[in-house]
Amino acid sequence: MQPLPNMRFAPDLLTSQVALVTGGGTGMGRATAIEMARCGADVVVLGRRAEPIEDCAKIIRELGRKAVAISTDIRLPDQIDSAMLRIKDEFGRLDILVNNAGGQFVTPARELNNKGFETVIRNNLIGSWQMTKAVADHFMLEHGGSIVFVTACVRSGLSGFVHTAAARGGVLAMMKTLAFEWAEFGIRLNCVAPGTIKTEGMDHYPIDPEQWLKLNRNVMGHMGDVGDISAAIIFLSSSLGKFVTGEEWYIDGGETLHLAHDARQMIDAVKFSRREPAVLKK
Ligand SMILES: CCCCCCC/C=C/C(=O)SCCNC(=O)CCNC(=O)[C@H](O)C(C)(C)COP(=O)(O)OP(=O)(O)OC[C@H]1O[C@@H](n2cnc3c(N)ncnc32)[C@H](O)[C@@H]1OP(=O)(O)O
Ligand SMILES: NC(=O)C1=CN([C@@H]2O[C@H](COP(=O)(O)OP(=O)(O)OC[C@H]3O[C@@H](n4cnc5c(N)ncnc54)[C@H](OP(=O)(O)O)[C@@H]3O)[C@@H](O)[C@H]2O)C=CC1
Repeated sequence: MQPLPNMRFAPDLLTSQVALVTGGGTGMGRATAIEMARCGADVVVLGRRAEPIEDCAKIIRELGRKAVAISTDIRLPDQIDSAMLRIKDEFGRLDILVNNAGGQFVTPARELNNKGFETVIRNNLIGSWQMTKAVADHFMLEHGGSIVFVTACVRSGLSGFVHTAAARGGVLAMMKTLAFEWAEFGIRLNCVAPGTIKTEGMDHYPIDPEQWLKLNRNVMGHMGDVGDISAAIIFLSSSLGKFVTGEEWYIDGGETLHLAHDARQMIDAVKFSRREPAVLKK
């Protein structure tokens, strides 16, 4: 388990709010669920495996908040419906949804078959849609709320991950569309796109994270931690972000800065042209 950040937000920031965090038993989801509880929220922790979500719910109860762990696969509508009924029963409302559950595998596109592509689309796009629609139908179209999707930095694609790039790009377009359509119901929706974050999820990848950092040219030279992401999620889902909707927030240590012009090359170009100001003025 990754170390949790110290208390950083006001302890009453989320008082009387109920939050649901998918994939809340591990990694960024766990950090978000616990930090939200420290801010006064009651929390529903959702994931497939019982043990991690129960552990997280136990920590939250020890903090004095109400917490329920619900074992659910976000790909299965029947399980989602049961989860909604349980939440209605236990809490009567739901104010915040963090669509964090997800995952994929690394593969060159030429090796990927249709089943593998569909598997990742179902887990990361369809699963998030199903959770979002269910939460809206059962709670938020009635009383408003805030939804944050945890996606990935796929603005320029993500080589080795064509399936997840397609899924996360789909989530972004879906989020922006719903932000427009559901504003009248008092629902805000935003995306947080993590760069390379140290979590147990990284153990699934046969790539040395340090090597990955060099390859993707993260300008900070180290991975992010779970608290870097939970801080952004809490900002967006709480009253701190009450004027923010339809936004995508890259939290990536500058990983995507290399998409901009390389300043060193620009400086060299200026040096060469300095003797030719007339050319520059044209
Ligand atoms: C160090 C740098 C890493 C860069 C990271 C980039 C940014 C992202 C980081 C993260 O997201 S970190 C944490 C997130 N957690 C995970 O990613 C979890 C790891 N993945 C999984 O748990 C699973 O792969 C899955 C995506 C959830 C799918 O599991 P599921 O049980 O639903 O499917 P399967 O029955 O296993 O497979 C179905 C189907 O999919 C294809 N497939 C599955 N795994 C692979 C694989 N490793 N390689 C190629 N293809 C795969 C395949 O078609 C499977 O069908 P069958 O062949 O089994 O019939
Ligand atoms: N770490 C990183 O650098 C990056 C991570 N991300 C994304 O951030 C999110 C959190 O990842 P991270 O904390 O790193 O990794 P983790 O693997 O720790 O978290 C993923 C969580 O999602 C749950 N989950 C996965 N599939 C399902 C499903 N079908 N139904 C319900 N729960 C599911 C898992 O629990 P269980 O298996 O018990 O269901 C697990 O708790 C993921 O969407 C990930 O892809 C994006 C970019 C970078």
